[in-house]
Amino acid sequence: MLLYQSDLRLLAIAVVLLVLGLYIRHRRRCTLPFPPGPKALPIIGNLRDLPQDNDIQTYYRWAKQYGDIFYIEVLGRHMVFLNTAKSTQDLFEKRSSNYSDRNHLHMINDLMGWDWSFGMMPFGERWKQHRKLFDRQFRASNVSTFWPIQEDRTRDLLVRLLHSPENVIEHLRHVAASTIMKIIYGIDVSPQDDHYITVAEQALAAMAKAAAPGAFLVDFLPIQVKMIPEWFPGADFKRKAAKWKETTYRMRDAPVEHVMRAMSQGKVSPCFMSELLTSVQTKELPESDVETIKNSAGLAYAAGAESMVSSLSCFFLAMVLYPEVQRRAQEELDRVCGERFPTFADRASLPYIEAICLETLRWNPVAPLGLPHMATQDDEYNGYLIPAGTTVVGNTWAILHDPDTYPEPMKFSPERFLQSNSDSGLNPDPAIGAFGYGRRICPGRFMANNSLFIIIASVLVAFDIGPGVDGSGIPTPTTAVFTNGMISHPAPFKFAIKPRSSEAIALITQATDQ
Ligand code: HEM
Repeated sequence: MLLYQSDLRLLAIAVVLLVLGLYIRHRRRCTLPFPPGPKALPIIGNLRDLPQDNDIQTYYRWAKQYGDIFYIEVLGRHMVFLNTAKSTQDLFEKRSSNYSDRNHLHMINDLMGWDWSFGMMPFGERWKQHRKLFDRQFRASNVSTFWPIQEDRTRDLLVRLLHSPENVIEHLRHVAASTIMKIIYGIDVSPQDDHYITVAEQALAAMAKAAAPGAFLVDFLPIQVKMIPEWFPGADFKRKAAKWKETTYRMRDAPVEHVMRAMSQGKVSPCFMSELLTSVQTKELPESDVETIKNSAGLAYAAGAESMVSSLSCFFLAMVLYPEVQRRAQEELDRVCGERFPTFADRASLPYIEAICLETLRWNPVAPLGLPHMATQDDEYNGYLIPAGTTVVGNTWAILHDPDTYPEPMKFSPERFLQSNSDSGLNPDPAIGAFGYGRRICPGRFMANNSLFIIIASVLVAFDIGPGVDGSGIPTPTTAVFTNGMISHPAPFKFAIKPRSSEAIALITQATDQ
């Protein structure tokens, strides 16, 4: 097609305008300030201001001081904290294509073999494929298929609590692990020292060591450093990583081998793995998805087990500290369920239990600073520059303890989520925040939420939870103290768990005999 002179002139003008626009944008970006934040020193930036162990109180204080958003810089790395529901929505939701990436961790991803975990994958096609498969099984409309497993595992928890109430945390670990392993692989884990769980816990312990800030300098050095051979002086990190990598892969592969064996013998229980592998056999999914299925399954335990233990332990602590909440919940359960255990069908009739689940997620969010996202491109927000590569943190603890949104935020008060109170527009659903943000929001949230509901309701039907007592029977004072770190737990506390009545004991025994 021929271009006329006037067309050429128009084209030239358009090109000039485009270049000018890009130049102005670039200049403007160069002159934009970073968001406000504590003053940084040359080279080390705010390294010395960083709280030990990720202590959330410092980030809470900075949120109150600087408002919606603050900025810190550590050894040349940019970090932005979003402290309000609005700023998380503006960036993680509305600009999700720019705020769904993750920082690349050389030690964990490249050397320890966690590159198969889509929780840490960069935002892109590979991550989308994994996420799509995971969502297919864990979407809201599919999670009711897990109910029978969740009810069965909950009954097992009650028996354990009846026989050794002093080991509550161990029992919570077991219920979280056994539920996930059954849903994902159809595996019934052994009551103690299960092989799959032991390997998974070893892999996660190694990851936690490597994830501690500054644990391995390789994460701060140029990428070429990871190429040096294991025998090289100072390459201790490579030897450690090589050993840990074996465990990372065992964690992913051992349960898959079990499912494939069971499938070939026609003995498999329906589960995440078997359903997806069957879809590959029937060509509903392509053969190339097998690796993606393995990877997605492998992440479920890593991402879900510890989070469930954390939130359930918070519930037990809350029951020790707030007996009036427990009484009100038991009144509701007695009215609705009488002499039987609750089921998922009762959920709509148990608004107070529902409110306890929400308050548990809010009161001490499992991941107080979420899981950091990363900005892919330079961006401008409220007149501030957020450069490409910035680590962007949803300051979940600060958001869920904002007194304007949640009055008396330190108090465990399920009442704030009852219909009449939430109609006021106050108290938005804390699941937005507690489960993360935007496209990276926790894909296990619907299933996790159901587990919380059925466990909390069943435990309160059967047991009274109260403070521990000393040798003379005097209740031990308990306070709400929580650990720091990526996943926060209540610090050890004393408690007493007793069956509510002889009828409750009979109910537990009968339910498990069926
Ligand atoms: C109370 C329980 C749980 C809480 C509070 C929780 C919370 C979170 C949070 C805060 C994130 C980070 C989201 C973000 O980057 O913005 C996350 C990610 C994730 N969670 Fe959960 N989680 C829970 C249980 C589970 C369970 C049971 C599973 C699996 C069965 C699971 C699977 C995942 C996965 C796969 C990711 C990574 C998502 C991605 O990067 O695309 N979670 N979760």
